[in-house]
Amino acid sequence: MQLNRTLKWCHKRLVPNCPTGKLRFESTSTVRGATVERLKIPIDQIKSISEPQIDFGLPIAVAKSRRVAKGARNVSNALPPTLQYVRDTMDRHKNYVVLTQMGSFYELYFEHAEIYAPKLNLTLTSREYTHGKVSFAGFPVHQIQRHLKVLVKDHGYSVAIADQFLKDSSITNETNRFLRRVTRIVTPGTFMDEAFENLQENTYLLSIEFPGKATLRTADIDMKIGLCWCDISTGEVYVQQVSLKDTVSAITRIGPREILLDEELMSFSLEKGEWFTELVELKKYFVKYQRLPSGHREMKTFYHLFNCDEEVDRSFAKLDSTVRDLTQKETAALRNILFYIEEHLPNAQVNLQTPQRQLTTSIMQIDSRTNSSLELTSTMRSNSRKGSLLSVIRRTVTPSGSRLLSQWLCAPSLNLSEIHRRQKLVKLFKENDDLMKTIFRTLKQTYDMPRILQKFTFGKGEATELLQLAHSLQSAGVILKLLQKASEKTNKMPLTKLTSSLISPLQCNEFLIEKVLGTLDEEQFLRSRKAPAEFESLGTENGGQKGLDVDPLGESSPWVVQSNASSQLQKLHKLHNELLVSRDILRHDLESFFTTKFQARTVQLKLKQSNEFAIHITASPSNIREIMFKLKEGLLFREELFRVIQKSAQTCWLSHESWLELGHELELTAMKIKKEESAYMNELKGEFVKRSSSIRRIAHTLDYLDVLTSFAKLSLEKSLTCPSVNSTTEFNVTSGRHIMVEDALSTKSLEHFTPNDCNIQAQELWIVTGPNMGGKSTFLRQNAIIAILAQIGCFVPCKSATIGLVDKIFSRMGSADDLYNEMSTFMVEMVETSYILNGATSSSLAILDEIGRGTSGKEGVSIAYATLKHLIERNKCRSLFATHFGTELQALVRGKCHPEQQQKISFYQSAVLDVGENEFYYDHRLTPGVCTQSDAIKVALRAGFPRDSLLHAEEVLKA
Ligand SMILES: Nc1ncnc2c1ncn2[C@@H]1O[C@H](COP(=O)(O)OP(=O)(O)OP(=O)(O)O)[C@@H](O)[C@H]1O
Repeated sequence: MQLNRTLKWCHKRLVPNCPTGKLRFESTSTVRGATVERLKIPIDQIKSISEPQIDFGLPIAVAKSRRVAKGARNVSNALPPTLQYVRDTMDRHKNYVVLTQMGSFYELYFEHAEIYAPKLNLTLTSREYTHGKVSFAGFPVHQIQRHLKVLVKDHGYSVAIADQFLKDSSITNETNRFLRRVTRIVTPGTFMDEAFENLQENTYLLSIEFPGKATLRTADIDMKIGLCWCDISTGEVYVQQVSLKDTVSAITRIGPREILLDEELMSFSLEKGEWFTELVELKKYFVKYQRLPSGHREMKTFYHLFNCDEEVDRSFAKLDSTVRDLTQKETAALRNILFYIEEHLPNAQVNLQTPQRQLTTSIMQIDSRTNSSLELTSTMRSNSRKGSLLSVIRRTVTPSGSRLLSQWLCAPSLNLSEIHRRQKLVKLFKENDDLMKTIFRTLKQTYDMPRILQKFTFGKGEATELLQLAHSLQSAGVILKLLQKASEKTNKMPLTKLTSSLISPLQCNEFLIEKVLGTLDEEQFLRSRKAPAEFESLGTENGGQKGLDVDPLGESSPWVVQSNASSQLQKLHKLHNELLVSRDILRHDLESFFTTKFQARTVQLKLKQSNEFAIHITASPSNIREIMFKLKEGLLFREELFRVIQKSAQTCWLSHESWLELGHELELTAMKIKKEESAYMNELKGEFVKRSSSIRRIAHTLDYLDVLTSFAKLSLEKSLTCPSVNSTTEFNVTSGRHIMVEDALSTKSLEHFTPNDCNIQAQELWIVTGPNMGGKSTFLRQNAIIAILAQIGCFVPCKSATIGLVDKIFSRMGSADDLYNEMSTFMVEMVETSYILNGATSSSLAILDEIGRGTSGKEGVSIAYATLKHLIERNKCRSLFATHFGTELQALVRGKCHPEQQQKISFYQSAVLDVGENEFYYDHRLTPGVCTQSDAIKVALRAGFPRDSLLHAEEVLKA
C-alpha cells in the first residue's frame, strides 16, 4: 500500500525528467515482517522535486539526507581529508550506516548523524567548515557493541565500520598520522558481538540459490534449490539441496538471522507468496537482496576463508573433495555466502570449517507449521521458550551442547545406526549414575570452544579466553579418562567399541594446555580483575580508578604471563625488579632527607593523574612553609633541585630529576613487559588456531556427550523408555504421554496425565472424537513428539514404543500465523491440508485437527472425508485425525469405503463423565468408538458463559 503510493508519487513527480530504468528499487529488506523499501532516485532529480505530503518513512529520510550530502559534495575540495574519507565511504557503502573511528570515538557524520543519532540516543551536534555545517554524533569506542546491537539487531540495519590505524607515529600532524579503512560490515547474519547474543543459539546466515530465471516460470514444486548456511561465530558451514516444496521447512529448521538472495530476485517479491505461496514465510526473516557476482569466481579463490589449520594442505585437499561432491546448486549457494563474508569481513581471517553436507534423506523433515504447532522451540500462545519442547527436555550444561540439542530437535535423524548409537550411550549413562554425574560436573567446567577459537581467529580474546580454552581441553582429557575406565569396566565388546569411538576424538595436545596453564599466572590475573582497589598501593595517584591499566609502573605486578615464559620476559622482569629496588632506595633516601630536615610525616613517590612523576609530602603547615622557603633558596638532593608542582597547607607535590628518570624507566619497562606478554599470548592464540580441526572435534564430542548425558538425566527424571526404532512403518506406543502437558500439569495442579496407546501402520488412520477440551489435540501432538524424540536418540514418555522411521511429520492444527492474514481461515486450512496431501509419503506421520471446520457443516464433512480418503489411498502414511464430525464420517466410511479400506480406519473417543448437577470431569482415556456429542455447553459454562444464554442453546439442542 505504502509502496504503491510511494511509486505513484515518484512517477508523477519524476517521470518527466526520469528516463525509464533510472528509477528502480535499490534494496528491500524484511525486518520481522515489516518491509523496508529503499528507492534509488538520481540525486539531481530529488533536488528538483518538492517534498511529498505522504508519510514517506525511511526513503524520504534517505533522499533528504542525500540532498544534504550533495551540498557537501559540491564543495568537496573544501572538506578536510578526514571528512572527505567519511563522505567517500558513505557513498561507497550506500545501504549501510557508516561508523568511523576518530580517536577513541566512533562517529556518524552528515545525513547519517541526523538519521541515526536519535535512534541511538546520541546528541546530535554540528561543526562549521568553510563549505557549511556538518552534522555529527558519536560514542566512545568501547560502547560499540551496545550501539551495534541497536542498529543491527533491533533495527535490522547493516553497519560499515571504518577503523583507525596508526600510519606513521613519527608524523605529528594528527590528520596524516592515521589511516582509516572499513574493517567490517555488520549485518544480522554476521553480527558476532556476543555480549548481546544468546549463546545457546546459532547465528546463521543463509544463502538460497534458485535456478536461473526460475521465477519467470510457474513454480515447479520439485525444482532443485541450493542452500548454504554458516555461523561465522563458530565457523560452521552447511550445504544442502532441497526441492522447492521443502525449502520453507529447511528455512524453519535452520532458523537463520539473515537470508541472502540475489538482487535479481527482488522484483519478484518472493515474500508475497505470489510465485510460490509457501514463501510468505520469508516475511518472518531479515531478507537481504544483494548483488552476488560470485559465479565467475573459482571456488579455490575462496579457500583462504577456510580453516587456518596446521594440517592446511590436508584440509584443502579435503575441501577440494567436499566441494567436488556438491551439486551445482549447493556450490552456487556456498559461493554466494563466501562472497558475502569476504565482502563483509575484508582482510579478516575467518577460519571456516569444511562445509558439511546435509542430505534431505538423512533427516526427518518438519515443516514450519508443524514446528510451531508442536511447540518445538517456542510456545504458540506466548511465543516464548518456556513451555516449549526444547525447554522441557533441556538438561544440557554447556551453551554449545544446547545448540546441538536445538539442531537435533529441528532435524531428527533418519539414520538408524546413529539413532541406536545414541540410545546405547544414553542407556550406558543412565545405568552408570556416577559416570553421568562426573561427566556433567566436568562439562560444567568447559567453555564455548568453537566461539573462543573464532575470537582468536579474528585477533580478539585475551588471557581469560586462553585460560578458558586450556581448561576446557583439560576437562576433555578428564572425560577421556572417565570413558576409558568405563569401557574397561564394562568388558562388553559393543560398549567398548562405542566408548572408544568417543575416546579417540578427545585426544588433544597436552603440551599446549600445559604451556598455557604453566605460563599464564591465573591467580594473579583473577585477583587483579576482581580487585582494582588493590592498586591503591601502586604509588599512583588515586590508584585503581582506571583498573588494570592504571599501573603504568607495573609495581603491583598485574602481569598475566609468568616471567619464565620467555627469556626476553625474564630479562625485562629482572630489570623491572632492579628498578623497583632503586625506587625503594630513592624513597627511603627522600624520606630520611625530608623527615630529618623538616619533620615530614610521610614521603611517597607517585605518578599523578596528569602523568607527572611526583614526590608527595605531608607535614605540618609550618614544616610545609619551611620546605617551600628552602626550595626557593635552592634546596639540593643528589645535587639536583626540586620543582613545586602543587601545594596546600599540609601537603606538597614536588618533582625531582631522580624520580623523573627512574619513574620513566619503570614505566617504559612495564610497557615493554606488556608488549612482550601480548606478543606471547598472540603466539599462544595462533597455536590454538592452528589446531582448529582437532579442537573442534573435541568440542563437538563434548557437545555430543552433553546432549546424551542430558537425555540420560531426563530419562531418569521423567521415567522415559527406550523406544525400539526400526525401518518398518509401525507406530506402536503403549501408554504414551505428552511430555509438556504432563510437565505443566505436575507444576500447576495435582492432576495426573492420562496415558493413551496409539497403534497405527502405514496406510492406517485413526479418527479421534471427543468433547471440547477432551484431549484430542494433545493426543495427536504427543505421538508426533514421541516420534521426534525417538529419532533424536532420546528416550520417550510411554511404557513401550516401536517406531518405524518417520521421514516427514505433517500437521494441520489450526495454528496458522498472521503471515497468511490476507487469506480466509478456510483458505489457510486448505493450503495447509494440500501441503500434506501433496507431500506425505508412506513413511510419514500426519496429524490433522478438525479438517473442514472452517466452512459449512456439510461441505466441511465432505472435505474431511476427501482428505482421509486421499491419505489412506494415495499418501499411505500413518495418520491421526481429530474431528467433531465423528458420526458423519463414520456413516460416510461405512457407506462409501471398500471393506478393506474400512479396516484401515479406526474410531476412538474420549468422554466427559458427569458426577452430579452441573459437575463433570474429562476422561482423557481413549476408547474405541465415536463420541456423539461435543459437550460444548458444559465447556461454555465452565468458561463463564452467561447461564441464561446457555438456556437458549439447550433449547435448540433439544428441539
Ligand atoms: N491425556 C490427558 N491427561 C490429562 N490432561 C489432559 C490430557 N489430554 C489433554 N489434557 C488437558 O486437557 C486440555 C485440553 O486438551 P486438548 O486441547 O487436547 O483438547 P481438545 O479435545 O483438542 O479440545 P477442542 O476440541 O476444544 O480443541 C489440555 O490443555 C490438558 O490440560
